[in-house]
Amino acid sequence: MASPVLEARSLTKTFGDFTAVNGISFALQPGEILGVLGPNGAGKTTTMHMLLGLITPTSGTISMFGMDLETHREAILQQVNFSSTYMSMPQSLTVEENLWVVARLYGLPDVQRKIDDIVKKLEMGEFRHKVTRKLSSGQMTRLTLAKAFLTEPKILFLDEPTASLDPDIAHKIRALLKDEQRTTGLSVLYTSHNMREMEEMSDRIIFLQKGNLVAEGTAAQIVSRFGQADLEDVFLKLARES
Ligand SMILES: Nc1ncnc2c1ncn2[C@@H]1O[C@H](COP(=O)(O)OP(=O)(O)OP(=O)(O)O)[C@@H](O)[C@H]1O
Repeated sequence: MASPVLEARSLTKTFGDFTAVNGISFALQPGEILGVLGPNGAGKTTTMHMLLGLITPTSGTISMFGMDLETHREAILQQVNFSSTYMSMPQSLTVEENLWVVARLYGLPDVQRKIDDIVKKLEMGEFRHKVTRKLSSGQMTRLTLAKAFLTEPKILFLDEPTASLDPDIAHKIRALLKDEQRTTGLSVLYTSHNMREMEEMSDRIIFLQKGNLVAEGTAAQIVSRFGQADLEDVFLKLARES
């Protein structure tokens, strides 16, 4: 098997005497979509923020592309990107201006073609000249996804990428992710509370509960291991134990 593009080893994050993430280890393989599942407060976002270098782990190590995040931060972060509903972008710029800012920050070549391409893929034509402040939440989600795709990352981190999208657009985003995975070998780590989406999208799933990694495998393996009918029932069982 090829080397993983990302490896987290014994990752722990404490806030004061509260342990949000408790010694979890996992790997992301090249071209893999890895779903991170868990009830509210399980430690998903904290984990993602450590992987993005936004917060420092209390202990444990993170490596990507064979490099340690602590010592090769810039080289790694150039090759990854993320999208989250909670991220903010300059509000007074238009959608297209915001994408230009990102392109310039990353020093991308051939910017207008790349922007036109992503605007088309994410069906953003109708609001590409709209001021960001005036976007609906679904439009904002698409802008943050466009920002993430624009830099052509090797790893994409997505925190609830389809949460505020209508079913039609959510379906198209899922298709786009699968397409990018197939054609470019993109690796994706993402969180979602939509169990059907998790089952459909993820090659593998890791399940967090109270900061611990309690299950890992394909959706079918996890369902079978917990003796439940589907992933939703596994989720309910573990969430109610929390
Ligand atoms: N800066 C912080 N200071 C103190 N506690 C924090 C901080 N950030 C997160 N936590 C706590 O860590 C735990 C894990 O939070 P986290 O946001 O990672 O959960 P999550 O799995 O992403 O949940 P959700 O599904 O609600 O987004 C929660 O109990 C949260 O209150």
